[in-house]
Amino acid sequence: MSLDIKICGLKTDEAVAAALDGGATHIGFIFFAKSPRNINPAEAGRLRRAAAGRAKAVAVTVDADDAALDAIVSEMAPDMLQLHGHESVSRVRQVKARYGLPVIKVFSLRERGDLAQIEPYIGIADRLMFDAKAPAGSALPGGNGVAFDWQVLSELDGSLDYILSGGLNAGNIGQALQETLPGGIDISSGVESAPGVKDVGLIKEFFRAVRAAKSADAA
Ligand SMILES: O=C(O)c1ccccc1N[C@@H]1O[C@H](COP(=O)(O)O)[C@@H](O)[C@H]1O
Repeated sequence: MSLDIKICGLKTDEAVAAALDGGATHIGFIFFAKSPRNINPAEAGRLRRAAAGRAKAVAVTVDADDAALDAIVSEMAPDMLQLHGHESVSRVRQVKARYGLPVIKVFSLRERGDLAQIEPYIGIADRLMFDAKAPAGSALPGGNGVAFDWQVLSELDGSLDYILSGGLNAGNIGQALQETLPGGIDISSGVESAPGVKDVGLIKEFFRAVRAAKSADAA
């Protein structure tokens, strides 16, 4: 089974190149002022153009209004929008209709009961992403480098496609792929040397760990 790999929070040519060379199918850019990974739409547009045809460019936003999304879509021209806030089902519909772009809707999970929020979005959002709930006091809804208990996902219908996110790194991706069956994985802090600073060596190490996990699975 194919596995999409999204490297998120990119800000430099070197990090984009490392993600593409490693085999990223998606590259993510963060539009959230409080994030150490925040980038402006014009710079994200420059970086995404360098990746054109090699990976899908994803704009990550948090409860963004139309004006903010208009600027991102016109200046960056993303292939997809990732909605990482509390966007309602009707807001997801509006965003899809306004921009004609596929939407990834993110859900924060800690326990089985948190899965109840997902159902109304199935068939509306193009992809579903599962991240950990932010730790108390964090200014960020994502990008906290925190994993959730993947066993929570054992309650899901096995045919549901999702992207696994939250605290992934080279050290735990093998275990994550043993415990879950995602259609994609998403990583940010786990390939950083400091908040917002991507590390080319850690990006390479992550792809090596993914390849090792996949070949162990195929054996
Ligand atoms: O990364 C951020 O700063 C961020 C800010 C606001 C919304 C989402 C953000 N990141 C997303 O969270 C996942 C998981 O991050 P991590 O691997 O646990 O650090 C990241 O890939 C982004 O999609």
